[in-house]
Amino acid sequence: MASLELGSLSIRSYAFEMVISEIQQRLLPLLSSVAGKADGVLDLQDVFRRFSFDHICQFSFAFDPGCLQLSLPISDFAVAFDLASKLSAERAITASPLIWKIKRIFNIGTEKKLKEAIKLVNVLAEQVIDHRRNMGFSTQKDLLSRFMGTVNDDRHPDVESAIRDESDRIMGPTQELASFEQMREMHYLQAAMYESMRLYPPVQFDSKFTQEDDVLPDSTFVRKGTRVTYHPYAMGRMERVWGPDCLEFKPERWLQNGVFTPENPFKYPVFQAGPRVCLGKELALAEMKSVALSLIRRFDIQVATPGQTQRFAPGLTATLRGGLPVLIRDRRA
Ligand code: HEM
Repeated sequence: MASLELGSLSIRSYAFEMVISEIQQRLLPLLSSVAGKADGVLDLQDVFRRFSFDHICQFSFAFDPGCLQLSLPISDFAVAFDLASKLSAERAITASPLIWKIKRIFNIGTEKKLKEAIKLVNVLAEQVIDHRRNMGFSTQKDLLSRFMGTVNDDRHPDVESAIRDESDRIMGPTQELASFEQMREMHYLQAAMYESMRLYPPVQFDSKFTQEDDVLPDSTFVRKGTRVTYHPYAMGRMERVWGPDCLEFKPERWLQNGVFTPENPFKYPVFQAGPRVCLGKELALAEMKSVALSLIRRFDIQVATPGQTQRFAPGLTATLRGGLPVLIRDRRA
């Protein structure tokens, strides 16, 4: 059902139009409002988090939490949702599942906080559903959306200009936002997006439990019930998989004669591989490209703390510890 829904052109266009509207109505005005100001440092990670939260709610529930309005309001729903995701993910990194299970039984520590956060998410979700029922909306499938933007930093000025050159060639210099069709022609942008997720996969690792005894391709025996984890973050940085330049950010590795050429998904399992591959992949890519392109064409964005090593924070999806503070200049000013 989800496959049919997410594969349908009308659903994709509907989601894409929503993204375009959020970019035009909220994202660009917000960045313009701080551009060029001496104290105009903005946490881009927080901006993207708000953007994707607004989008998920609008797309899934036809409810607009308005997190990206100019005043950057704090949504209880978003805070509780983020906390619940973070604490759920932390269960996976405790030394033994017994620890969190005992905490849950006695309702203490992180398990107490998790229970409270989930309760708040449920209360708010029920309010949204009631509101929609009263307004007589038709039901839609709940969809999960994740979004991670790529910003070119000082180390890759050539990547930023290559994206601008390519988009100028396809859209001309003045058109503000690219259409779905125009973006399909942007092979370099697609390559940069894939390269960014090779080094910074939104889902860093993912586990499965074997239903039967099995043998891995390298002859390792795996007993029924074993937890098996694949790790896109580690795989993206392995010389054996990507060659001696594996740690370099090189969109060109995805291009053959200027045409984007995908890799085997088992080598690049960012969206997983096989029968349970991510169903929202195409939609997610179109949305991320659209946001990244709209910002790169309109603004010069510089990381506010250059030289500082960026570190991942654990969670269901990857985030940067301390956010991503940036300085913004409007290229049209
Ligand atoms: C960059 C963004 C995204 C990444 C990296 C990503 C990655 C993944 C991964 C790794 C899985 C496998 C999870 C597992 O089985 O344990 C998955 C599953 C899934 N994703 Fe995504 N995803 C993204 C965006 C989206 C979006 C935007 C949607 C929906 C609009 C979506 C819908 C789904 C669905 C429905 C599944 C379950 C597929 C199944 O089990 O058959 N994803 N995704």
